[in-house]
Amino acid sequence: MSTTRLLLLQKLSRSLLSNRKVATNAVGLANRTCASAPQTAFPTTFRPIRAFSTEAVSDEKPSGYHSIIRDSEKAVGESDKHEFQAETRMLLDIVARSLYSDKEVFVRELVSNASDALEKFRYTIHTAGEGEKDFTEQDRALEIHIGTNKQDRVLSIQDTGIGMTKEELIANLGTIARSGSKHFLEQVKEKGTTTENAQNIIGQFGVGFYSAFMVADRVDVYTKSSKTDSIGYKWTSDGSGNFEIQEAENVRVGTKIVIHLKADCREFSDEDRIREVIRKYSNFVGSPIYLNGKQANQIQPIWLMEPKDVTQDQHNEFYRFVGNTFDTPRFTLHYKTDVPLSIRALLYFPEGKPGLFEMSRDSDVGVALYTRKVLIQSKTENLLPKWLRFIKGVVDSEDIPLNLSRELLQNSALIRKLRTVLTNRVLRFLHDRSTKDPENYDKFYKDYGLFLKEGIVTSQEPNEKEEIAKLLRFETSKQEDKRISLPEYCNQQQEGQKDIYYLAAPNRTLAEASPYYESLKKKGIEVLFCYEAYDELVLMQLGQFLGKNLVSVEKEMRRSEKSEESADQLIEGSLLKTQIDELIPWIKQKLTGKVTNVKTTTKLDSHPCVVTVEEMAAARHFIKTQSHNMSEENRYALLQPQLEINPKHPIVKKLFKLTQSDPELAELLAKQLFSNAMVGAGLVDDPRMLLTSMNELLEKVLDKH
Ligand SMILES: Nc1ncnc2c1ncn2[C@@H]1O[C@H](COP(=O)(O)OP(=O)(O)OP(=O)(O)O)[C@@H](O)[C@H]1O
Repeated sequence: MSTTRLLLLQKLSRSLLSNRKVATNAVGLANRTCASAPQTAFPTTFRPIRAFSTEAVSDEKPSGYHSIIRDSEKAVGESDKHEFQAETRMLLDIVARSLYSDKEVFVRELVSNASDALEKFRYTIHTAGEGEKDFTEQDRALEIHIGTNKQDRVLSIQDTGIGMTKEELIANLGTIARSGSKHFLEQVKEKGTTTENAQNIIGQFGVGFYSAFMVADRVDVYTKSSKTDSIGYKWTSDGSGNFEIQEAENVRVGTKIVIHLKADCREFSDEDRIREVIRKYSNFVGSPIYLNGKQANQIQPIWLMEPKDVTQDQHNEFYRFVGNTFDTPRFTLHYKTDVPLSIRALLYFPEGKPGLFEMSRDSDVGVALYTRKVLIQSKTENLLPKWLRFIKGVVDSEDIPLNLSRELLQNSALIRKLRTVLTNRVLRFLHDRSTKDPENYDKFYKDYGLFLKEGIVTSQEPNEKEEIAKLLRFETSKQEDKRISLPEYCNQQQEGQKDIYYLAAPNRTLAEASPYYESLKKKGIEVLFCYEAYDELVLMQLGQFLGKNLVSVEKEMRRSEKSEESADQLIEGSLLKTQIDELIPWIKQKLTGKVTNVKTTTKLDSHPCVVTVEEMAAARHFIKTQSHNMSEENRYALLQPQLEINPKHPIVKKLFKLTQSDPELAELLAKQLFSNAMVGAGLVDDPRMLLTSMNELLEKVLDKH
C-alpha cells in the first residue's frame, strides 16, 4: 500500500473517530438552585424600614426579609463638574457599544466591585492596630443589597463596604488607567502584610464599573467612606463626557449604585431576571447578597474549603448544582496548588453513564472558571481538553484576571497553561484510582473508556497520549476474566519480545479462532484482545508504548518470514516448491483486480489462507463506514489485499490438483477461498454478497455426485 493511500486511510479513520456527532445539546451549567443555604445573621441595627423595590413594598415581609435599601439619599449644595479622562471617554464609548457580548455581565461587575469593597473593609479592620481604628460603624454587617424598581426602570446595588471619599470618587470613577483595587493591593504589598483578606480582593482590571453604561441612561453613585467623620457624596453621569459630584445627605457608609436603565434594558429592573443573573455569576460571592430583601446567593464556595472539611452531602449538592444534573459524583478531585499557577479545583466525575449529548464533541466542557470566587465563565472552553468534557466542576485561579472579553480568554496563554496543569492532574488522579480502587476504576473505564480513547487520538502531545494509554484496559489471550493495562502487559512479556500485539475481534471466541493469531498462540505470546469499537484504531494511532511498537496480529502475519523460501519443502505434507510455483501465478491470474499479491505462509495451521492488508484497522473502519457507494474494483484498488496461502492445508492441496483436473471448479474454489478470507478479515461489509458464488460452487461440486 502506498504511503499516501495509507495516510489517507489513517486520516479518514481519525477524523471519523473524532467527529462523531450524536447530538448537540449544550449542558446548562449554573442556573439551578440548591436546597440548603447558609443563612447569614444580620444585625438588629439594620431593621428594614421600606423596601426600594416596587415588588416588595407590601407591609407583610417574608421571614428572613432584610433590606437596607432606601431612596432617602439627597444631594445638597453646589455640584462640581468634572470631565472624564480622555481614555475613560474612549472606553466609555466602547463599553456603551457593548464590549461584552452579554449585557447582563454588568451585574456581575458591580456585584464584584461591591464584594471587593467589603473585602477591603474587612481587610482594613483586620490589619489596623487597636489605636488606628479610624472607622465609623466598624461592627456593621458586610452585605450586598440589590433592589429592582420596574416602574421607574431602576436597579440599585448597595454595599456596606469601604466606601469612597470625594478624592477617591474622582480618581476611581473618573479615570481608567488607575485601578483602585490594584492600588489598594500595592499598598498592601508595601505594608508587607499578606493575609487571606488581601488575597480576597477581587478585581485587577479597571473597567468593571463602566460596564453599567451598557444598560444605563444615567448612573448615580452615593457613597460614604468608612473613615471616621466622612461625609456622603453623590456622583452622577450619563456616560458621555462629564460627571458631577455633590455632597449628599442620608448616605449610609459604603456605596450605592443607582442605575437608570435604558428603555431597551428594562429587563434588568425585573427581580426574577436579576436573580437569574446573580445565580449564574455571583452565587459564590463570599458575602450575602440580598435581592429585594431576600437572600439570593445560596451556596458556599466549597472549592475554597479544605478538602477534609467538605462533607459528601455538600459535594453531592454542589455537584448537582454545577453539573446541572441529578446523579452523584463517582470520583471527586478536590485539590489546591500554587505552583506553577494558583489553582483551587473541584472536579467531579459523574456516576451516570455519559448521555448522548456528552458523547458529541460539540457538547461543552463542563467546568466553570472563577477568579477569587467570581465567575468568569461557566463553560470554559479550553480549560480542559474536549475529551474530558464529562468532568463537571469549578476551577478558581487567582492568576486569571477578571477579563473583558471571552474571546481573549479562550486564546490566552494562561488558560493553555492551566489546561496542561489540570489535564496532568486529572490523569494522575485517574491513575491513582486505577491502582487504589481498581473495582470502581474498571466501572468508570467501562462507562467512560471511549473518552480516554478519544484523548489518545486527538491529543497533540506524545507524552500525554502515553499517559492516557496507561489508563486503557484490555482482556488478553492469557487473561480471560480480568482486563490488564499496557504497563502490566509489558511487565509480563516473554523475554526477547519486542512488540506489543493486539487483535480486534467482536468477542473472545472469534478472537481465539482468528487465523491471524494462530502462530503467536503456538509460540505462547500474549495478545491484547480488543472487543470495543475503535480500540484497534486507537492502538494504531498510538503506534508505540514505552518504546515498544504496537503491532496488530494481522500486521505481524504480513511481516516476511526469514525461512519462507525453504519452508514449503521442509514442512511435511506441504505442496512442493514446484507445485507452489505453478499454483501462485494461477491464483493471481484468476483473482486479477482483487489481489495485489499471492504468497505462501508458514504462520497458518488450521486455516487454508488469509488476506492481509497494510493497515487492517484503518481498512476495516473504511469498509464499515465509507465504502458503501464504492465500486468493487475501486474498493480492491484501495485495499490492495494480499492472499497468503497455507501450502500444507488439504483444501489448498486439493486446489492445486483441481487446477489440473477441473480448472473451472478450481477457479470457483479459489474465488471462494479468497472471499472467505475477506470475511475472516472483517473486510466484507455484508457477507450476503458471497451467497451467489458459494451456491455456484456447491452446485458444481454436487453435480459430480
Ligand atoms: N462599590 C464600590 N465601593 C468602593 N469602591 C468602589 C466600588 N465600585 C468601584 N469602586 C472603586 O472604583 C474603582 C474602579 O472600579 P472598576 O470596576 O472600574 O475597576 P476595578 O474594580 O478596579 O477593576 P475590575 O472591576 O475591572 O476588576 C475600583 O477599583 C474601586 O476603587
